[in-house]
Amino acid sequence: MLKVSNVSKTIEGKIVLDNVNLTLEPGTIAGLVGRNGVGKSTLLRVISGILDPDHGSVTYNETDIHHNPQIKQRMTYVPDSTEILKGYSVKEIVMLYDAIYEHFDVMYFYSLLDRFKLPKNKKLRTFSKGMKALFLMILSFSTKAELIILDEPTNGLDPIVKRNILQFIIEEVSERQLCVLISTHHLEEVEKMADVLIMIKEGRIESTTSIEDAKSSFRKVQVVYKHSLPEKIAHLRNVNILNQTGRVYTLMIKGNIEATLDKINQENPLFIEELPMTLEDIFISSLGGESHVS
Ligand SMILES: Nc1ncnc2c1ncn2[C@@H]1O[C@H](COP(=O)(O)OP(=O)(O)OP(=O)(O)O)[C@@H](O)[C@H]1O
Repeated sequence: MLKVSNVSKTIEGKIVLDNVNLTLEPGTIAGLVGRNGVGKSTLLRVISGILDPDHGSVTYNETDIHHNPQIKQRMTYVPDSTEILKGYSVKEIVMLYDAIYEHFDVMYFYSLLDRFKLPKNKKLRTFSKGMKALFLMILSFSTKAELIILDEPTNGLDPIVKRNILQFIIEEVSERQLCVLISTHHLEEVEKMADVLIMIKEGRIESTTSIEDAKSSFRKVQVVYKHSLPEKIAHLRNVNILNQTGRVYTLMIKGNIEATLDKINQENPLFIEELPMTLEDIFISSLGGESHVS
């Protein structure tokens, strides 16, 4: 189990992580989402031991990863860039990983290269962006680590490569009790594959919930009143306006759903309809800032 306890980190005078707490069980795929610059990559770097926290701790199976580097054998971090490896050939990178990771499975690695039709004798700089992303994924899962940390693994990839990567991650997790933490801006991917949604806002964890719970704690409705949205509704703290076109309002209700629907109905709407909801709606409603009216 991964446990992040009270982690804070200040970089160049800016508080980037502010008392972050997080627990992830084995067999879980967790999606870490948040707006640009809120600290996702920094959190992943702290969890993977690249950065030390100023306060707090990160433990894996109750071993502090910053004070026991040996535990890093059981975890692997895939950054959002392959810059550092681009001068090396596939063979050199495999030798490096094999030397670092006790359980690195060379046979498995080459079988995956075959499966995904990646070349075995080239330098990484000759790979396309999609090939590099797949390569890194294969490399990290071949370490046989139990905790896999992926920073934006599908950024800029075409839909087929993306699907291959996601399918591969799901397969690996279903075969072993892995714990996968993925930072991404692709909410539809989180919706498809993750069990847990972690929302981060300005260096703080806004919420950690199962995808199901996240969805059941919100309701999206479209509503039309004779005039504008009644003040009584607009002022409700658990109601966000996702969109407004003329007198048609799309509202997100967070918590206290039935009682809030009653209040909306008591104001005699001309029309009210529940709409299907995506994680993107939850993201905008929870992390979108002060005004959500487009
Ligand atoms: N090495 C660094 N030097 C200076 N500032 C940094 C450094 N690393 C991160 N920061 C700052 O910390 C904040 C969080 O950055 P981080 O990369 O963790 O955000 P992020 O949520 O991953 O963003 P994005 O979604 O855009 O990738 C930003 O304001 C960033 O400028």
